[in-house]
Amino acid sequence: MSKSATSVWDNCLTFVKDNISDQAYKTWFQPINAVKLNDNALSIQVPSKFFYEWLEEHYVDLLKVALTKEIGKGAKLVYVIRMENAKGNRQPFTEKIPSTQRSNVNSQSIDFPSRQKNPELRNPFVIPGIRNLKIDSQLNSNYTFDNFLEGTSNRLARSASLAVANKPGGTSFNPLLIFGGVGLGKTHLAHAIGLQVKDKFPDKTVLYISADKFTQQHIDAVSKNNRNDFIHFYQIVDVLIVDDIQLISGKKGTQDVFFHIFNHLHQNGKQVILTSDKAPVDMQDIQQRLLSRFKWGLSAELAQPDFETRIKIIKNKLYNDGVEMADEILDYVASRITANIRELEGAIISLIAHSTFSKKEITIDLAEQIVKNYVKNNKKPISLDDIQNVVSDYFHIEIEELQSKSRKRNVVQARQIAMYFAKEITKTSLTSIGRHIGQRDHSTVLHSCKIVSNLQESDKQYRKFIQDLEIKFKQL
Ligand SMILES: Nc1ncnc2c1ncn2[C@@H]1O[C@H](COP(=O)(O)OP(=O)(O)OP(=O)(O)O)[C@@H](O)[C@H]1O
Repeated sequence: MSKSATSVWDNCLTFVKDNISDQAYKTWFQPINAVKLNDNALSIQVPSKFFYEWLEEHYVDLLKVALTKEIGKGAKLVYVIRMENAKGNRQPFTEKIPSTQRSNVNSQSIDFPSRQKNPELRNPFVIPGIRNLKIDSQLNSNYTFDNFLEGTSNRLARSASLAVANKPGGTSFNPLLIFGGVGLGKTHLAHAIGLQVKDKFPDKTVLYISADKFTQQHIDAVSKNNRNDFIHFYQIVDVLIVDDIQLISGKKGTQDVFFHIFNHLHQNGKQVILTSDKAPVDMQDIQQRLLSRFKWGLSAELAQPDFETRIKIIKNKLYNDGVEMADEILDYVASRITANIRELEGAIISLIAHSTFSKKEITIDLAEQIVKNYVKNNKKPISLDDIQNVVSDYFHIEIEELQSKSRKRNVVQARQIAMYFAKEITKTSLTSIGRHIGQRDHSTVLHSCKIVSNLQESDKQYRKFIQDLEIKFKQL
């Protein structure tokens, strides 16, 4: 039976509702109506352009997950905005805008199971009495959702994790595989799911284990001739979290046993959560049958956090430790340590320790010394001011004009190029870029970036501008 726009949207709303506060849901989702479903494009009507911008800024990832779940890969969202006609009595008119579905944020792959799970299957392996075993979940109570700060780099993974925690085994995200570079919060998020499941469903058995420990336990079990007990033990868990699953690469025995356990849990509607430092497609020396199971649910990436998220994380850490630090120092540390949140936290802890032990104030000099231990390339990053200076200098216009509301062709061109480089080089959010370069909103910045990208392709002279400027930025 073909789906209607309303039924698809209703299902999306149920998913969205589970993942945001009631207030946010009432404000931003209740006023929306589904209008049309064409192939894989759902059109929704929103009350204003501001509404559309807000949804794109704050909820695009969540909407994408919800829509992909309903329509499948390649799902598209089109906003229909109802504008009141200023000239009075004629009909309101509408404007259609496609969702940006920013790919840098959404670099996840989604494969859904082709068959239904049957949570009612009985476990034929249960050893009498084993259900009375008390299993320590091995969860770290510090790693909660509350202190896992949200940003564009982790919004999808965080939302999917919340969905899983609220309905373990009951979403399409089974297994949920969280992947990303070192120190980006995979373990934290995995524990947060486990803790929330324990809070909401105290009767469910949750078990966190690192793949390393799992391997070691398996080797011990084989040497003591109780491999079956080992398997049975894992099969009675309701939510199994295996951290750093890539560590079972090349270990055939461990992969075989994990394959059995995984199948059993999955077939019985139990939740499996995996973390890995790479996406399944990049994993090596892991059997195909396992890899295809890893891709079965949702693979969600934790990317490097942007500047604003790094600041949020540091501020939260300082708040929890009851320490205050000047904004200038926070900005300094957050702009230099970009690739690893553990290192970011480490630098802050070192700063606090140094100043406490030496009874000295925390200064930029001290921050510089400490940051040097964390990052090799200590070159000052290019700021929004640097970009505006270089661009206005290149086009021979005053920086004030660049930031003005002027619609002169050469000024508009320079402003758009400055916005483009700001996005490419600084990774600052579109909203901040817009605020700094002429008090524009984020959609203007996005529009400028698209124009610059298009013109580069089609206009030789324009491409030369961009190349010249790229060289200038490299020389800074
Ligand atoms: N979004 C976030 N908000 C707050 N703290 C975070 C966030 N992401 C990561 N952290 C913190 O960063 C530190 C490193 O995180 P974690 O150990 O989960 O990383 P990981 O990805 O599992 O690293 P590894 O690859 O080394 O196993 C932890 O102290 C964690 O609390």
